[in-house]
Amino acid sequence: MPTKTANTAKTAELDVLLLGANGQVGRAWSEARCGVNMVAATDRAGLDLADLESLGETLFDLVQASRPNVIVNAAAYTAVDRAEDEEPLAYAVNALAPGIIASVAANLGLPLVHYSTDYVFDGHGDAPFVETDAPAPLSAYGRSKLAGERAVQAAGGKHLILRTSWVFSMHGQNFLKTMLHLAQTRDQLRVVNDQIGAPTPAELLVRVPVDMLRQLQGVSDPRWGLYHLCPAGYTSWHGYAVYLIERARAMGWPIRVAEKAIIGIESSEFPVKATRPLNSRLATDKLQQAFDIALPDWQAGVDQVLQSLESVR
Ligand SMILES: NC(=O)C1=CN([C@@H]2O[C@H](COP(=O)(O)OP(=O)(O)OC[C@H]3O[C@@H](n4cnc5c(N)ncnc54)[C@H](OP(=O)(O)O)[C@@H]3O)[C@@H](O)[C@H]2O)C=CC1
Ligand SMILES: Cc1cn([C@H]2C[C@H](O)[C@@H](COP(=O)(O)OP(=O)(O)O[C@H]3O[C@@H](C)C(=O)[C@@H](O)[C@H]3O)O2)c(=O)[nH]c1=O
Repeated sequence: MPTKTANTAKTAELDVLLLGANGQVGRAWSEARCGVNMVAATDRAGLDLADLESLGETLFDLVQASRPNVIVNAAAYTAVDRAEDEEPLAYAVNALAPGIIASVAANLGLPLVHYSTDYVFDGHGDAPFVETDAPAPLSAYGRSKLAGERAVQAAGGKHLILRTSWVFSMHGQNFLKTMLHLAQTRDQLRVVNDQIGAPTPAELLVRVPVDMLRQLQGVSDPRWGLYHLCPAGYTSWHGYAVYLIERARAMGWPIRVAEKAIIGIESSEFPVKATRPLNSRLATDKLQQAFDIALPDWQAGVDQVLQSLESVR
């Protein structure tokens, strides 16, 4: 349900209205320490993005009640394989709803932070994709997210659309937690080694836009727009699995699988409904240059989340 929280002391704070509070990125916004004043946060029960009839009015009322100075949409349909069978629902949540949210934000003069994905690209080549590369999604999820980007842009308000990749955190479902579980229960793991990208900690997807929002100077700032945001470096899902499992073993987790039993395989040997891009690399030069923000290596985020998981093990 929507919750209204008391305003805390202000130092050019962001008064955030958060949608998708229970997801990985939503939880990271809720846990943000610096400069984020959460004036309202909604989950699916409080604001169902699939309920397109009432979404605009409910959101408008929520804004009136909570008086944010930025709306963050961290809600999305993220079940990549299931989306192949539920494309209309994925499209409603990931494309039509963001269009409505962006229209409400634009009408009220509020900036919107919205997230998108590497899966808008077809993954050809091995060079990192830049923001101006032509998207060509391979999956229903990717198509719905691309349509969402376009709907946010079409609404005409100030926005930051942040395309990211391979998100993980200590909360929710993600590849890191799946692998950590399987590594403790299986003798062998088979993981694709021909898809490359950068695992992105949810916390980075809060820290960086907070910095960006603080730097942005009003409506006429030319830096509003679409950016790629992920850590530096890249790996394959297999490289990611080996790294996180070996780090966990070194930290004392009861890892059962031997390192040599984490087998690299091709995507064709791991059949799934949705086709994933082989190259999920995103170039982040635009963001780094426009906002003078340095990005950490992907391994640092993995280490941090493993430490957080260790503390509750
Ligand atoms: N996860 C990833 O690897 C990546 C994610 N992204 C993008 O980042 C953003 C955040 O993703 P992430 O936090 O990882 O995703 P999660 O799947 O962790 O969270 C998504 C949240 O959206 C909520 N949601 C789903 N459907 C609805 C609905 N109909 N109405 C309201 N809320 C709904 C979910 O609610 P509930 O908890 O009830 O299910 C969930 O809390 C998304 O835009 C995603 O597309 C981009 C690249 C990679
Ligand atoms: C569990 C498992 C997965 N895999 C493969 C399948 C797939 O190619 C790859 C990742 O699988 P997952 O299903 O965990 O990840 P997936 O749902 O494809 O993750 C994507 O989610 C959406 C929301 C995004 O926007 C993307 O950036 C990306 O993070 O790993 C293995 O090879 N072995 C395994 O044991």
